[in-house]
Amino acid sequence: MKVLITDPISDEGIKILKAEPGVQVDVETKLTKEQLLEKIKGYEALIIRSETQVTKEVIEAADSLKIIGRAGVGIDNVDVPAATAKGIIVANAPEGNTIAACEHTIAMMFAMSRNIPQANSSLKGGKWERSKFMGVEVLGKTLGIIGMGRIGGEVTKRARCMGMEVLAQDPFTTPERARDLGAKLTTREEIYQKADYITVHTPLIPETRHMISTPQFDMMKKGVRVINCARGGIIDEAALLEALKSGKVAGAALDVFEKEPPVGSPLLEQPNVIVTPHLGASTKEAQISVAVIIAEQVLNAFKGLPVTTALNIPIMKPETMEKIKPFLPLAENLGKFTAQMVDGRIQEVDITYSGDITQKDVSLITIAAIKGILDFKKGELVNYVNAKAIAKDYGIKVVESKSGEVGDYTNLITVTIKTDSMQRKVQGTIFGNKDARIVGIDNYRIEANPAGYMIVTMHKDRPGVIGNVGTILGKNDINIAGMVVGREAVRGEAIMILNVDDAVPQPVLKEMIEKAGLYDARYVKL
Ligand SMILES: NC(=O)C1=CN([C@@H]2O[C@H](COP(=O)(O)OP(=O)(O)OC[C@H]3O[C@@H](n4cnc5c(N)ncnc54)[C@H](O)[C@@H]3O)[C@@H](O)[C@H]2O)C=CC1
Ligand SMILES: O=C(O)C(=O)COP(=O)(O)O
Repeated sequence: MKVLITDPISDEGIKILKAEPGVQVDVETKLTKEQLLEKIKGYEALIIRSETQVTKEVIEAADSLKIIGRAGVGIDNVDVPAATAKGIIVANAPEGNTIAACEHTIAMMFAMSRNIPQANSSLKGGKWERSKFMGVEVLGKTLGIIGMGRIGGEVTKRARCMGMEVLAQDPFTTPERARDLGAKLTTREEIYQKADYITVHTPLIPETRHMISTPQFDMMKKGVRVINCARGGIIDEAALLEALKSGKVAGAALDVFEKEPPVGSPLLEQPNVIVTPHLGASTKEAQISVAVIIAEQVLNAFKGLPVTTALNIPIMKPETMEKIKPFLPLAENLGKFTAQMVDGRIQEVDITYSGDITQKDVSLITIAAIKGILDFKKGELVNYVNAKAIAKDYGIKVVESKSGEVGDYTNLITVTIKTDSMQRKVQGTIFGNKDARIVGIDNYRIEANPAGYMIVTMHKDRPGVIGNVGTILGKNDINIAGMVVGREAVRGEAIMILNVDDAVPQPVLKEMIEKAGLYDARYVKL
């Protein structure tokens, strides 16, 4: 495995990668866009921080990439949909730098409140300006937090210890969690109207870009102080500049910028703006932590172990993974099998679970079935990351459901494919936690081993049919390994599954239909 690291990460992470036999690690920081496009070829893993821009172009140029590891949180510098479409896992190190970013936010709040950076340069410049740097206290002030995730939550705890009131807004957090942390969950409007300090801790996504702009500054209290240790662009820099100049905003503490480095930004000229060069995650502890986490995730991806911080594949705990593991190949084979048993353009895929399995998280099993269905489509490299996205691109509707019916099996997965011309249902189960079986096709009960080369015939149950099929296969040197028959009634409609040791050419199937009197004979390869 070849790993390319294009932003500086802690040696602790590099050591973990290098200790793994067969892993080659190359560290190449400060690559230009063109150099990266050339360099990326041949690498299976790319490890980055916030500087490397992993654009669609980079992803397209990558010919071997399996995983992009972000040694940190924000992935706004990665084109995740492009990676997903190409089946590349994107993983981050979400908990590694929470405390570092939180402490930096608190440090910036105090530095701004007491004019520490300005006073420091004044004194070092030979001046003794005590009255110029009169500060404000945070005790009793209201802090508005937008984005109450990991960092927002930690900031809340510390702000409460310092005697601040905390108002928080986050569409995905509960009032209970906010209350437990010591904050009141409210609207952004209330934050703008009441807060003395406002700090943002959301990701940079379309909904949060320029979330705070002129209309929002207009709603704020005169003399408000704002902090951005999340991402440049969440606060509209041009609007902030105006609000600072008008006196509406008394101070701003910025660690991140719309363009980094913010060369020539007029914000840097403002006396009441304090800045750091994107240092939120820059502590020794956080850097070791994110580097170790990402190195482990990258190795997991190569060992076929769950990448627990992946952002574009369902993640689950190792215990859950252990329980659903046997169902992944079954679901994939059911998908492959059913897809080869239908004609026409696939419009809808229904995957229904019954029995014990309904108690488990089946999201990955559904993906396995979709992967199986799409797998046989030539030219597509389908995997767990891109299967759903490819199905969507093909206009295939995927319906996952759980049924309360227990039936005869401890666990049952039913895959139904609807095409523009027909519908087919195939059911499968796992016996004794290890033996996968196909147990139903449409309304026939049958018990077949889903493996290797198979022939599925539809015919009327009468003497001679099976014999004729055997003769034709024998004549064509195709060895039968196993055979099962399901039928509606004696001499009624029947289905037969043959496991064969050799590939079956189309003319043999044609001969079987014509000479053995079958309605249909399909060759299925798993
Ligand atoms: N300055 C630095 O060096 C660092 C910056 N960061 C930035 O901080 C951000 C937050 O990091 P974490 O707390 O670890 O992430 P997180 O995912 O735990 O928290 C983000 C929170 O934002 C909320 N959110 C999403 N959309 C929102 C919206 N429209 N309005 C309000 N809330 C919204 C989410 O529900 C979530 O609770 C990251 O996305 C990253 O960009 C993170 C680490 C270091
Ligand atoms: O983790 C994050 O989101 C950060 O912004 C940290 O960025 P960095 O890894 O220091 O370039």
